[in-house]
Amino acid sequence: MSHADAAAMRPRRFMPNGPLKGRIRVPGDKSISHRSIMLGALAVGETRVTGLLEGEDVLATAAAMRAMGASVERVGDSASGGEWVVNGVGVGALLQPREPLDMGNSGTSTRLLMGLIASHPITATFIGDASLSKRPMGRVITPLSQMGASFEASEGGRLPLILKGTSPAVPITYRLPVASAQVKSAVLLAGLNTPGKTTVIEPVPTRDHSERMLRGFGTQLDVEVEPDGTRIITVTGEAELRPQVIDVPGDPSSAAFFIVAALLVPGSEVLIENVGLNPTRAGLVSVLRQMGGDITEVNPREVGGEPVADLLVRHSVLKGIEVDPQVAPSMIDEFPVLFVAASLAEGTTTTSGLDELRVKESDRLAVMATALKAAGARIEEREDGLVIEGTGGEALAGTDAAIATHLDHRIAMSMAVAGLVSRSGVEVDDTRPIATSFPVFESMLAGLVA
Ligand SMILES: O=C(O)C1=C[C@@H](OP(=O)(O)O)[C@@H](O)[C@H](O)C1
Ligand SMILES: C=C(OP(=O)(O)O)C(=O)O
Repeated sequence: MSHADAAAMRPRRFMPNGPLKGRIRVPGDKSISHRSIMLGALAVGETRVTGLLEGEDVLATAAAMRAMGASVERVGDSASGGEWVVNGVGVGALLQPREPLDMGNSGTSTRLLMGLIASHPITATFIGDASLSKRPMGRVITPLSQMGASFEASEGGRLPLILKGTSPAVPITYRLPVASAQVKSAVLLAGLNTPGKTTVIEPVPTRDHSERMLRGFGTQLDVEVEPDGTRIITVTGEAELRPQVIDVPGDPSSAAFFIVAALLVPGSEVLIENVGLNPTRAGLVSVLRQMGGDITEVNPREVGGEPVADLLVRHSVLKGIEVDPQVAPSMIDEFPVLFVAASLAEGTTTTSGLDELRVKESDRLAVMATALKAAGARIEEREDGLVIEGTGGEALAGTDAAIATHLDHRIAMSMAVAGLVSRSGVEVDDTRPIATSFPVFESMLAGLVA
């Protein structure tokens, strides 16, 4: 970070503040919001979206789709909830963007849009912030190159990079070498404008929002599940998408911070409304229940083709467990806050199989180990996970010096939760990145402790 950036950082100390009480509705799911705009932009006609996450990452996707010819506008006032209208150009008709596409902090925008553009005859330059510019893009460059796109990337397959798409692209069958919904989605989206069948083989299931939404938009998408659970997902191009009306459910990854905070702070009872509980995303809730967390699903229903419920969360004494690495993909963004929960549990929590956490907005294993140790937790960092010796419910000491969040929203929010269960509070060096996924996090927290 440059000196000028450092001057603009927004530090804050999160203090213990008594029980959390009340009801909240977290903003829309980030993954589903990105996809609503992208697919809306490929459907000729008007797609209407309510509940869209108005976070910086999703706004980066919206700006990119505008730069490629779609109209993406917010209509209505905030009082009526705010609705977004996307007027799409049609599959195959994306325009050449005139400026570099600024992806900000968003890996999802970058990798999914690389897929979309790869099978269009256009050239785009991708740029991003310091965090995104460190993240590996080789994982999408490899399959998209096989489909005929070409790339000029910075060292190590990173941003900034130039992507030259091709049409017609070549359909491929691609076996995912890492469990990644972003890589899966990039290939499937490239398949939309590719003649024939593009197939992704997914040995470990990851979030399936792309598959659900592609079907919702009228694409032919077939999923075969092998006896060992491997999923074979095939999209048939050249697809024609029909515009949709979409209601985006609340983001379970945002709800996660309040679920853990309510479990940890004695006397808390919080109802979190409208939380998406797609099984490919609900790992945290099941792990916290295994640890003894009192989480009740109220009024289960379906919203926007996704399972949803209200979650009633009450303070609980948590017990350390060995977390099954198989659940990792279904809670991949929730590990930072799970580490906070484990730091207050009785006994030891062991996590493994989490190599992917090292290539998120920050190295989330190293950064959380350092941050929680600074706050007084007992942590051992291993190659692929953390081992955490919990306090058995006793508050953490808290920090003097500010925790370095490395432009990572999930680190900032997780350490804010740690501050609520500390004696002297936890100082976070920069709260600005919270706006990438959860702009109202701090006001929502204030409302629950008021
Ligand atoms: O497809 C998506 O919307 C996402 C997939 C995950 O990334 P990976 O595919 O890199 O695991 C997740 O961490 C990210 O926040 C959103
Ligand atoms: C990893 C994340 O997002 P992205 O990959 O889109 O930057 C996240 O939101 O935790």
